[in-house]
Amino acid sequence: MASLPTLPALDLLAAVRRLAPLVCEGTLAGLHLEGPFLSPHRCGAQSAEDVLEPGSDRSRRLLESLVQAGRRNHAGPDAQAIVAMTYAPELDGAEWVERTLFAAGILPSPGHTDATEAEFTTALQRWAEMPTPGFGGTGQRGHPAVTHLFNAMPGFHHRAPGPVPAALRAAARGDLRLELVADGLHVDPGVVLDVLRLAPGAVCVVSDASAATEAPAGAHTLGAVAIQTTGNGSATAPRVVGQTTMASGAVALDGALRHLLAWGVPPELAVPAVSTTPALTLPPARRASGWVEWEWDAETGTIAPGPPAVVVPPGTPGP
Ligand SMILES: CC(=O)N[C@@H]1[C@@H](O)[C@H](O)[C@@H](COP(=O)(O)O)O[C@@H]1O
Repeated sequence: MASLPTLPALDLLAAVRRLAPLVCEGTLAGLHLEGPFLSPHRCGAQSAEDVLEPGSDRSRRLLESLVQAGRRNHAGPDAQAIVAMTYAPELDGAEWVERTLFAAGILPSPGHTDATEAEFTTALQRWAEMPTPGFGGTGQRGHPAVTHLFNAMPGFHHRAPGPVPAALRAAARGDLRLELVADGLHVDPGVVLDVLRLAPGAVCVVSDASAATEAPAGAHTLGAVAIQTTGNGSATAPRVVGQTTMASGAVALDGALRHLLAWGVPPELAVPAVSTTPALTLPPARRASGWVEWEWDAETGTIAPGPPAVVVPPGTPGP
């Protein structure tokens, strides 16, 4: 799945128009837009200049155009190329964003947010009332996921709990999924283990990758933002140039799986967290087309295709 960062409005629209046909032809599983309706206080590595408030006419026109662009060359309720949009649920106009997204069959993903616990919880309650065509036009609601839980949002404080405990409770109830960047740098490994124990079926490990992920030291861009890697590949996370702000994950998904297994996460929790749980963002017809058997060698820390490696057709029940 391709994530687009917060970009100048016309560039974002152009990018969706360019990428939507790739979803249509099956090259990409879907698009995730990380913004532009983000908290100006929690942009992280996203372009603060291009963040928009949802209430304005300009914002309305943009979101309507994005929804339209995601539908280009498509037909049918599963055909929207945009599958999720990160937004800050505490913003004025957030309710309109949620309503527009659900109506288009797009999942709202709370993230890059400065929400209080109450604001976050209220958003989840609002969702329950909102009509959606759902997957396959069934009206069956997909479970939204929080965009990289812990990163680009307030941390848990005992007198100002913020969004984290509300998200954990909703995930434990089965109402929400939680993205985690498991590169060993964005979130402490012990915290990743705790979240996996608390809500095992809800964790979506994501790479949060950019062009700088696992790249040798050098300069890159995240949309309009200049970022860089200073260390060697996965040893350090990319940063915004001139700042300490992390700016995307240090490892791709296979690296994240290696980390999880090395931290002692049992394979039966680790493998769904990098595969089937995140795939629930997608309409069923666009989910993974099979599975491979594999072996984890705990001594050498390697993952190898198990004998025999099996790839099965879409829709075949698992072993
Ligand atoms: C693509 C993207 O936006 N990635 C975010 C970044 O914006 C944020 O700065 C970082 C650390 O957030 P933190 O300092 O709040 O932990 O997490 C992720 O890398």
